[in-house]
Amino acid sequence: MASTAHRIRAIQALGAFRRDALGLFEDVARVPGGIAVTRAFGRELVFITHPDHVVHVLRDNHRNYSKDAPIYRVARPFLGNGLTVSPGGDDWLHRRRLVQPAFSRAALTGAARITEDCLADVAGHWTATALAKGTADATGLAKGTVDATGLAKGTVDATGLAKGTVDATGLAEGTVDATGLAEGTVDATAEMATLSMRLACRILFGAELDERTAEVAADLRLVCDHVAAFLARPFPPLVVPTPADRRFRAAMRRIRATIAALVAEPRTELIAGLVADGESGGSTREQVADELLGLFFAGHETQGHTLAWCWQLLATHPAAQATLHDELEAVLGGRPPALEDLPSLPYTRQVVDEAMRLYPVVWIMMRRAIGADTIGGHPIAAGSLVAWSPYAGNRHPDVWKRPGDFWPGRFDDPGGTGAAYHRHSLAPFGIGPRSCPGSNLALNQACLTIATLAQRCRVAPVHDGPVGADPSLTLRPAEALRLRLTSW
Ligand code: HEM
Repeated sequence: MASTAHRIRAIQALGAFRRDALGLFEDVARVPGGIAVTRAFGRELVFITHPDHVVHVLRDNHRNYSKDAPIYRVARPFLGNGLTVSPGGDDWLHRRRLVQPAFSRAALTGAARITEDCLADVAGHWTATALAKGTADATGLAKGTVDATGLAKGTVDATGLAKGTVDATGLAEGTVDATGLAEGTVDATAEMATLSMRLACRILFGAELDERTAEVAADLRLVCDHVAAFLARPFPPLVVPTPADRRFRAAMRRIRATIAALVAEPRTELIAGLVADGESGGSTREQVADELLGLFFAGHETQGHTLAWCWQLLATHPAAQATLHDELEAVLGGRPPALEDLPSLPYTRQVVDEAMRLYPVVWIMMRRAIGADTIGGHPIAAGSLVAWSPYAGNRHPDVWKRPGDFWPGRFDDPGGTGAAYHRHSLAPFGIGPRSCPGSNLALNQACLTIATLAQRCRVAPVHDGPVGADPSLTLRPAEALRLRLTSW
């Protein structure tokens, strides 16, 4: 069958990928038919965009498409040789069944309680930060009045911070602390990364990392940066390890040692099931550790960046933030949200969905065709690689009305969602048998986080101007997201 797909020269495609990978996928989305082809490293690389084509690969003909593709192979030493990067087949099915207990209804309820508990700490810190900032004037309160939290001026709130005082760090307004943060501000990227890591540890491993959190966070950052730099290079690594390679390996050794200690003393049903499988010969000790490593990365890196994007979008859209706050006030009336409240908070969920539409953290996916196939009339040879980017699909003007706008209410407007066009237009957790098993866990955590903190604090950007998206291992903000907090 003759191909009508748009052809790109390999040198052009690789250059464009290195310079602006998101732009490359957006350009492909605009070619007629939404399919472009290049030839690289002796095989065809097919770029697709249309939801029908993605559904074909991920669901309708999923047995013909393996995850044995370069982006997952490269990630194996880092993500662990587990479920997330398993090529497919019986190995994948065995692993998928093993992790299922972590996502049962009972497990989700337990995870929500842990989330509520961790959020109480973050809420205390954010409230203290908001109160410390600008003290008298930031809230616009006159002497002797009380604010929305019911605190009179000169009184002390639950965090022990008096209104009109500076916080425990002793920082006066207008100064910055050792982390470079101005009084009254937070680094939302770092805050959400730490929260997500703590949640992943407690939920998956039944452990609090506490004193090791900072070290593990630094190691994870180093590892993510190293792998991202590696992915951006179109050639194999040098045989002689560079200092950066050595730092990466040392960080991986420390992370693996932490995981090994957790496996030695199983505290969750998930770990107990994996260890039992190992003892019955289903997997090696190394595979058990790899599985946990993969789940830990898959769970916390995605979650942290999704939440950071939510805050960035809310901070730059005060009207959406006010609508959100109105919903939270009406439903919760000042008390912290619980899992049972989430069905009554539709706008909160829409904020999260809209953030995932504009900034899908899993921004690229790839499969290898096992046998020959046809996609959208284009012949696919066995061994071809098929790649697509939800980032480009989620901003396609044929699918979404006002695609570049942050408009959570679009999900109440059938024309705005693209739902009439395709029910899989928005699929931040993937589609079909290999879709994300952690989707409900992730959504519960995200909605509880936004509801808890947005009810107490109003967020605004410290610096004006757009924040770029860095298509790294996941789609992360290109710079630290500094937010100014004030009490509602
Ligand atoms: C906002 C948060 C999250 C997003 C956006 C997300 C997104 C995704 C996507 C798109 C896939 C499919 C990738 C593909 O088909 O190539 C996936 C797979 C996966 N995710 Fe998530 N995820 C999130 C959170 C989590 C959490 C919390 C966990 C576990 C604790 C998790 C565990 C996994 C695993 C194990 C897979 C591989 C499943 C398989 O291959 O069968 N994810 N995720």
